[in-house]
Amino acid sequence: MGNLLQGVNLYLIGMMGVGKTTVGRLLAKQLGYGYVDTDDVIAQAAGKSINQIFADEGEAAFRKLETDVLSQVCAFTKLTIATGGGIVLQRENWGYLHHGLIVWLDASVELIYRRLAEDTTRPLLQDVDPKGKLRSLLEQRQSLYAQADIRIAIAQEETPEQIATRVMEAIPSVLKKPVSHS
Ligand SMILES: Nc1ncnc2c1ncn2[C@@H]1O[C@H](COP(=O)(O)OP(=O)(O)O)[C@@H](O)[C@H]1O
Ligand SMILES: O=C(O)C1=C[C@@H](OP(=O)(O)O)[C@@H](O)[C@H](O)C1
Ligand SMILES: [Mg+2]
Repeated sequence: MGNLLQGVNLYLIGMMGVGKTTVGRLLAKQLGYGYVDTDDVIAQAAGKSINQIFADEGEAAFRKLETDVLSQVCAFTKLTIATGGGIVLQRENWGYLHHGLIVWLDASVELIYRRLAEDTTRPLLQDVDPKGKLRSLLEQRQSLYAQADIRIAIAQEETPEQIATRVMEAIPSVLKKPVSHS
Protein backbone atom coordinates (compact mmCIF):
# COMPACT_ATOMS: atom_id res chain seq x y z
CA MET A 1 0.00 0.00 0.00
CA GLY A 2 3.10 2.20 0.23
CA ASN A 3 2.52 3.77 -3.18
CA LEU A 4 -1.26 4.22 -2.91
CA LEU A 5 -0.89 7.96 -2.33
CA GLN A 6 2.46 8.32 -4.10
CA GLY A 7 3.93 10.30 -1.21
CA VAL A 8 1.03 12.75 -0.90
CA ASN A 9 0.34 13.54 2.75
CA LEU A 10 -2.87 12.41 4.42
CA TYR A 11 -4.50 14.89 6.83
CA LEU A 12 -7.12 13.76 9.33
CA ILE A 13 -9.60 16.39 10.47
CA GLY A 14 -12.71 16.26 12.64
CA MET A 15 -14.00 16.94 16.12
CA MET A 16 -11.97 16.19 19.21
CA GLY A 17 -12.51 12.61 20.36
CA VAL A 18 -13.45 11.28 16.95
CA GLY A 19 -10.24 9.24 16.74
CA LYS A 20 -7.82 11.24 14.55
CA THR A 21 -4.83 10.46 16.75
CA THR A 22 -5.70 6.76 17.13
CA VAL A 23 -6.67 6.08 13.51
CA GLY A 24 -3.83 8.27 12.20
CA ARG A 25 -1.22 5.97 13.74
CA LEU A 26 -2.79 2.92 12.09
CA LEU A 27 -3.05 4.63 8.72
CA ALA A 28 0.59 5.69 8.83
CA LYS A 29 1.59 2.05 9.32
CA GLN A 30 -0.67 0.81 6.54
CA LEU A 31 0.55 3.46 4.10
CA GLY A 32 4.22 3.01 5.05
CA TYR A 33 4.17 6.69 6.03
CA GLY A 34 5.62 8.69 8.90
CA TYR A 35 3.19 9.84 11.57
CA VAL A 36 2.76 13.35 12.99
CA ASP A 37 0.21 14.62 15.50
CA THR A 38 0.14 18.41 15.44
CA ASP A 39 -0.86 18.56 19.14
CA ASP A 40 2.18 16.44 20.10
CA VAL A 41 4.55 18.65 18.11
CA ILE A 42 3.07 21.80 19.69
CA ALA A 43 3.31 20.35 23.21
CA GLN A 44 6.87 19.18 22.67
CA ALA A 45 8.01 22.50 21.22
CA ALA A 46 6.34 24.46 24.03
CA GLY A 47 7.58 22.05 26.72
CA LYS A 48 4.08 21.82 28.22
CA SER A 49 0.71 20.18 27.74
CA ILE A 50 -2.06 21.53 25.51
CA ASN A 51 -4.04 22.30 28.69
CA GLN A 52 -1.15 24.33 30.05
CA ILE A 53 -0.68 26.24 26.79
CA PHE A 54 -4.39 27.20 26.80
CA ALA A 55 -4.17 28.19 30.49
CA ASP A 56 -0.94 30.22 30.20
CA GLU A 57 -1.24 31.75 26.74
CA GLY A 58 -4.85 31.33 25.64
CA GLU A 59 -6.50 29.77 22.62
CA ALA A 60 -5.37 32.45 20.15
CA ALA A 61 -1.70 31.75 20.95
CA PHE A 62 -2.33 28.01 20.60
CA ARG A 63 -3.90 28.59 17.15
CA LYS A 64 -0.79 30.48 16.02
CA LEU A 65 1.43 27.60 17.14
CA GLU A 66 -0.89 25.17 15.33
CA THR A 67 -0.57 27.13 12.07
CA ASP A 68 3.24 27.29 12.50
CA VAL A 69 3.45 23.52 12.93
CA LEU A 70 1.14 22.83 10.00
CA SER A 71 3.11 25.15 7.72
CA GLN A 72 6.32 23.29 8.56
CA VAL A 73 4.89 19.79 8.37
CA CYS A 74 3.37 20.30 4.94
CA ALA A 75 6.86 20.81 3.47
CA PHE A 76 7.44 17.07 3.95
CA THR A 77 5.99 14.11 2.06
CA LYS A 78 4.89 10.58 3.02
CA LEU A 79 3.21 11.66 6.26
CA THR A 80 -0.09 10.89 7.92
CA ILE A 81 -0.97 13.93 10.00
CA ALA A 82 -3.50 13.84 12.83
CA THR A 83 -4.57 17.45 13.34
CA GLY A 84 -6.32 19.10 16.31
CA GLY A 85 -10.08 19.52 15.95
CA GLY A 86 -9.84 23.29 15.57
CA ILE A 87 -7.33 23.35 12.73
CA VAL A 88 -10.14 24.09 10.26
CA LEU A 89 -10.88 27.44 11.93
CA GLN A 90 -7.98 29.41 10.46
CA ARG A 91 -8.50 30.18 6.80
CA GLU A 92 -4.77 30.09 6.04
CA ASN A 93 -4.56 26.51 7.34
CA TRP A 94 -6.61 25.34 4.37
CA GLY A 95 -3.83 26.42 2.01
CA TYR A 96 -1.56 23.97 3.84
CA LEU A 97 -4.11 21.17 4.24
CA HIS A 98 -4.87 21.19 0.52
CA HIS A 99 -1.26 20.23 -0.22
CA GLY A 100 -2.45 16.76 0.73
CA LEU A 101 -5.54 14.58 0.86
CA ILE A 102 -7.96 15.61 3.62
CA VAL A 103 -10.09 13.03 5.42
CA TRP A 104 -12.92 14.07 7.78
CA LEU A 105 -13.71 11.59 10.52
CA ASP A 106 -17.33 12.39 11.35
CA ALA A 107 -19.17 11.09 14.41
CA SER A 108 -22.18 12.17 16.45
CA VAL A 109 -21.90 14.40 19.50
CA GLU A 110 -23.32 11.51 21.58
CA LEU A 111 -20.50 9.16 20.54
CA ILE A 112 -17.81 11.78 21.10
CA TYR A 113 -19.26 12.77 24.45
CA ARG A 114 -19.24 9.18 25.69
CA ARG A 115 -15.59 8.82 24.72
CA LEU A 116 -14.46 12.06 26.32
CA ALA A 117 -16.76 12.16 29.37
CA GLU A 118 -13.87 11.31 31.72
CA ASP A 119 -11.17 13.07 29.69
CA THR A 120 -9.39 16.08 31.19
CA THR A 121 -6.93 16.77 28.37
CA ARG A 122 -9.26 18.84 26.14
CA PRO A 123 -9.28 22.38 27.55
CA LEU A 124 -12.33 23.41 25.49
CA LEU A 125 -14.40 20.69 27.21
CA GLN A 126 -13.63 21.87 30.76
CA ASP A 127 -17.06 23.48 30.74
CA VAL A 128 -20.15 23.23 32.96
CA ASP A 129 -21.99 21.77 29.97
CA PRO A 130 -19.45 19.75 27.93
CA LYS A 131 -22.11 18.14 25.75
CA GLY A 132 -23.61 21.53 24.88
CA LYS A 133 -20.09 22.78 24.17
CA LEU A 134 -19.48 19.87 21.78
CA ARG A 135 -22.80 20.64 20.04
CA SER A 136 -21.96 24.29 19.54
CA LEU A 137 -18.40 23.53 18.36
CA LEU A 138 -19.72 21.01 15.82
CA GLU A 139 -22.36 23.46 14.61
CA GLN A 140 -19.67 26.13 14.15
CA ARG A 141 -17.26 23.77 12.36
CA GLN A 142 -19.41 21.36 10.39
CA SER A 143 -19.36 23.31 7.13
CA LEU A 144 -15.57 23.64 7.44
CA TYR A 145 -15.02 19.92 8.02
CA ALA A 146 -17.24 19.30 4.99
CA GLN A 147 -14.52 20.83 2.77
CA ALA A 148 -12.50 17.61 3.19
CA ASP A 149 -11.86 15.39 0.17
CA ILE A 150 -13.26 12.33 1.92
CA ARG A 151 -15.90 12.02 4.68
CA ILE A 152 -15.92 8.88 6.80
CA ALA A 153 -19.10 8.64 8.88
CA ILE A 154 -18.32 6.66 12.03
CA ALA A 155 -20.86 4.36 13.66
CA GLN A 156 -20.62 3.42 17.32
CA GLU A 157 -19.32 -0.12 17.11
CA GLU A 158 -16.43 0.47 14.74
CA THR A 159 -12.90 -0.27 15.89
CA PRO A 160 -10.01 2.01 14.92
CA GLU A 161 -8.83 -0.80 12.59
CA GLN A 162 -12.19 -0.88 10.79
CA ILE A 163 -12.18 2.88 10.38
CA ALA A 164 -8.61 2.83 9.02
CA THR A 165 -9.63 0.15 6.53
CA ARG A 166 -12.55 2.28 5.33
CA VAL A 167 -10.24 5.27 4.84
CA MET A 168 -7.83 3.13 2.81
CA GLU A 169 -10.71 1.85 0.67
CA ALA A 170 -12.01 5.39 0.04
CA ILE A 171 -8.68 6.86 -1.11
CA PRO A 172 -8.62 5.54 -4.72
CA SER A 173 -12.00 7.13 -5.47
CA VAL A 174 -10.66 10.65 -4.97
CA LEU A 175 -7.22 10.35 -6.55
CA LYS A 176 -6.98 12.16 -9.88
CA LYS A 177 -7.22 9.79 -12.79
CA PRO A 178 -4.58 10.18 -15.55
CA VAL A 179 -5.93 12.04 -18.60
CA SER A 180 -6.49 9.69 -21.52
CA HIS A 181 -5.16 10.95 -24.92
CA SER A 182 -6.57 8.12 -27.03
N1 LIG B 1 -12.86 3.56 17.11
C1 LIG B 1 -12.77 3.79 18.42
N2 LIG B 1 -13.52 3.10 19.29
C2 LIG B 1 -13.45 3.34 20.62
N3 LIG B 1 -12.66 4.28 21.20
C3 LIG B 1 -11.88 5.00 20.39
C4 LIG B 1 -11.90 4.82 18.97
N4 LIG B 1 -11.02 5.72 18.42
C5 LIG B 1 -10.51 6.41 19.45
N5 LIG B 1 -11.00 6.00 20.63
C6 LIG B 1 -10.72 6.55 21.98
O1 LIG B 1 -11.37 7.83 22.04
C7 LIG B 1 -10.53 8.79 22.67
C8 LIG B 1 -10.21 9.93 21.69
O2 LIG B 1 -9.44 9.40 20.61
P1 LIG B 1 -8.31 10.26 19.87
O3 LIG B 1 -7.66 9.36 18.89
O4 LIG B 1 -7.44 10.94 20.87
O5 LIG B 1 -9.22 11.33 19.11
P2 LIG B 1 -8.85 12.76 18.51
O6 LIG B 1 -7.39 12.77 18.20
O7 LIG B 1 -9.72 12.88 17.30
O8 LIG B 1 -9.22 13.75 19.59
C9 LIG B 1 -9.28 8.03 23.14
O9 LIG B 1 -9.49 7.61 24.46
C10 LIG B 1 -9.23 6.80 22.21
O10 LIG B 1 -8.61 5.71 22.82
O1 LIG C 1 -11.14 20.93 18.83
C1 LIG C 1 -10.26 21.71 19.29
O2 LIG C 1 -10.33 22.95 19.18
C2 LIG C 1 -9.06 21.11 19.94
C3 LIG C 1 -8.80 19.77 19.76
C4 LIG C 1 -7.65 19.09 20.40
O3 LIG C 1 -7.14 18.04 19.55
P1 LIG C 1 -7.96 16.69 19.23
O4 LIG C 1 -8.97 17.02 18.15
O5 LIG C 1 -6.94 15.73 18.76
O6 LIG C 1 -8.62 16.27 20.50
C5 LIG C 1 -6.54 20.09 20.69
O7 LIG C 1 -5.95 20.56 19.49
C6 LIG C 1 -7.06 21.25 21.48
O8 LIG C 1 -7.54 20.76 22.71
C7 LIG C 1 -8.18 22.00 20.74
MG1 LIG D 1 -5.81 14.06 18.69
